[in-house]
Amino acid sequence: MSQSAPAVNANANAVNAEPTRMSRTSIATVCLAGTFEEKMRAAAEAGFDGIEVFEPDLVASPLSPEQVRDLAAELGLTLDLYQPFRDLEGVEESVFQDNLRRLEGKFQLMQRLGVDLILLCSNVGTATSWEDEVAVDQLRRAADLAAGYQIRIAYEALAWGRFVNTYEHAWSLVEQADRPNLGVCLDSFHILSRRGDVSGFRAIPGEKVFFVQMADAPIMLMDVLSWSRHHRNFPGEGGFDLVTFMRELYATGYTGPISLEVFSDIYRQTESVRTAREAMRSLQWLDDAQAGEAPTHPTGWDFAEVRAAEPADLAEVLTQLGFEDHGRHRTKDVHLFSAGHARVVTNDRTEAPLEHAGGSVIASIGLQVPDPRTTADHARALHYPKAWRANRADEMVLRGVQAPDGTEVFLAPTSAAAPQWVAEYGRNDGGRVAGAAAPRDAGAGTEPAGVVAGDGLILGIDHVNLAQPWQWFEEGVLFYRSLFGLEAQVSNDVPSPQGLVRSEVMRTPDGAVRVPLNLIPHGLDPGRSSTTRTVTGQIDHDELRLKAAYPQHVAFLASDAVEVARRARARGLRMLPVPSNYYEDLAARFALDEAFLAELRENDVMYDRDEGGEFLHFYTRTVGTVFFEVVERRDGYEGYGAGSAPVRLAAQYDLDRQ
Ligand SMILES: O=C(O)c1ccc(O)c(O)c1
Ligand SMILES: [Mg+2]
Repeated sequence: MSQSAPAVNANANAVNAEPTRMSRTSIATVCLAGTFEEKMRAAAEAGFDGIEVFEPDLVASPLSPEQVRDLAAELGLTLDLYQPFRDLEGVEESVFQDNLRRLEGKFQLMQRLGVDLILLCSNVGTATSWEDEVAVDQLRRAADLAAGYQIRIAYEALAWGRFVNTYEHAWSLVEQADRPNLGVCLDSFHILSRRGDVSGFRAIPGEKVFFVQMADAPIMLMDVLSWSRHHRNFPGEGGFDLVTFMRELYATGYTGPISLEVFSDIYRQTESVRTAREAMRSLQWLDDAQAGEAPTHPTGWDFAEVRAAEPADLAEVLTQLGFEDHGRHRTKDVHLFSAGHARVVTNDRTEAPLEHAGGSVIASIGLQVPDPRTTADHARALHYPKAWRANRADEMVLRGVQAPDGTEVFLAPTSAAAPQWVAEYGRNDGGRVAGAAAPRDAGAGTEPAGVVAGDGLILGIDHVNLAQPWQWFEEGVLFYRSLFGLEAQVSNDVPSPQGLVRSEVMRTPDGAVRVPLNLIPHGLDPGRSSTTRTVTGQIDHDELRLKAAYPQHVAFLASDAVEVARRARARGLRMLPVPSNYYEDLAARFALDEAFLAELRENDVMYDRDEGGEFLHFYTRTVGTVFFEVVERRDGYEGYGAGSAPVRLAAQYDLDRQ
């Protein structure tokens, strides 16, 4: 395909034009854990077309350049780029002479490897009193040296480059140097971390873009070098607008590989095959998203399923909250409780790892989607593992998929009425219904479940909060984004007695589905020595459940949280106690009516207010590691109660130790 007239290339997304698609995929070896050879094998196994050879990986490898070349050929990988070469330009002539010598050595090495493209980072250290003309001249001479080796140079502006730190500046030097084997490398991190304007890509002819490196990152306020070296992540896992980046890139006419370059403290220590698969998935998401193919959003919650070490306790808490007990499933050891549109399935199947952890876990969530088959097919295309349960022929089968943390996500058809599967639960199954709570907890305050049918105050599920083992948090973000189109809200660090908990809410634009992901602090992870054990990249269920056994909760939306609290307390519910200091602080923050404040305090109900509206909510006692929250949103309040989470975590920690 001819690439002439580049500056006015057709916009890839112009009307009637087929969207441009990713032509080739590549990944820098620095993204992956392991030895150089393991990295290459992981990239090949995940289906990448090529790799970027990251110099420190090669230098540390026992493989000779020729062996690397042969291994790549055997694995079907192209070696797309050699990198990085540092601090070449903008220097004194004597220094430059030495730099050329260094560079020529790399060219000879690249010939042995069979790589014809080198990445040159803008000078971060040795450049002295900058004149563009000096740098232009030196870039030109470097290109001329490279030409003798049939090598091309891609010049990349590092965000912390001493003089050149924007792609516009890098392109200006490359344009002036005017050599056919000298072009630019566009790296999304360096550009977007500085809030660069990607519409300027159109000034660059597509064939002068020699290479493209993609990385996402959480939005952070920190020095850009540390941010880049430790916190990059794969497209769709962070907060950059990579979709616009890609569209503007394609508008230049660029047809080369899209490569991933992710420096991440997490991915450097997680299993490389799994990471490479995640990396490939991130490119699939990006390719679809830039082409305008967005996943369909879930329309609401079908159910949440809690697997409990102490199911009788769960049944007690739910009935105290006003849930109706629908009894046991016809064939399975699960019970259904409902209030309004909120449905909670409790699973009595205890598992050794769960009991060992003393925990319960949110084993699955059910999301209503317009077309479960389409979403399930999409999940398969993204290579997310299937989740399934044994079903009898006459039972409704829900398609399911495993989230990275092991939570199973079932796909149900959108329905305003109660789902069909509710009929599979029988109210009268030999006394197990109300009796579920009886053996251990019979006594004052426990009413038979049938008596406390849903009282209309609880409307549905508001959100389900899932604890994420630290190594899979970013994968969780991409999972909910790529499969369900949930968007990440700005993340928030919540102090707890056992560490700082990073919290990021994934939600649909209309708020119908909200999934706050909470990152479990490293120190709390009992399985942290075993993160590289699953060499196949397959998810080990029991181990995951064990890791996921941290406080998680289902929050119900109510029309009147104080009233729900009052009635639940009358039925004997133990709330999570809220300390008096919290209410004193509340009184200082907001001018609240005395009587109202007293009512909140009396019922352990917490409160927040913002420009949007007001928020009233309370937490129940914890059963194993699962608890429930009841929230009331007034006047379109969209948050989750600023200041409540640290108080909750401290209270739960205290209770745990009693
Ligand atoms: O952090 C660095 O030095 C570095 C090196 C090479 C790159 O391509 C890059 O984006 C950053
Ligand atoms: Mg780069």
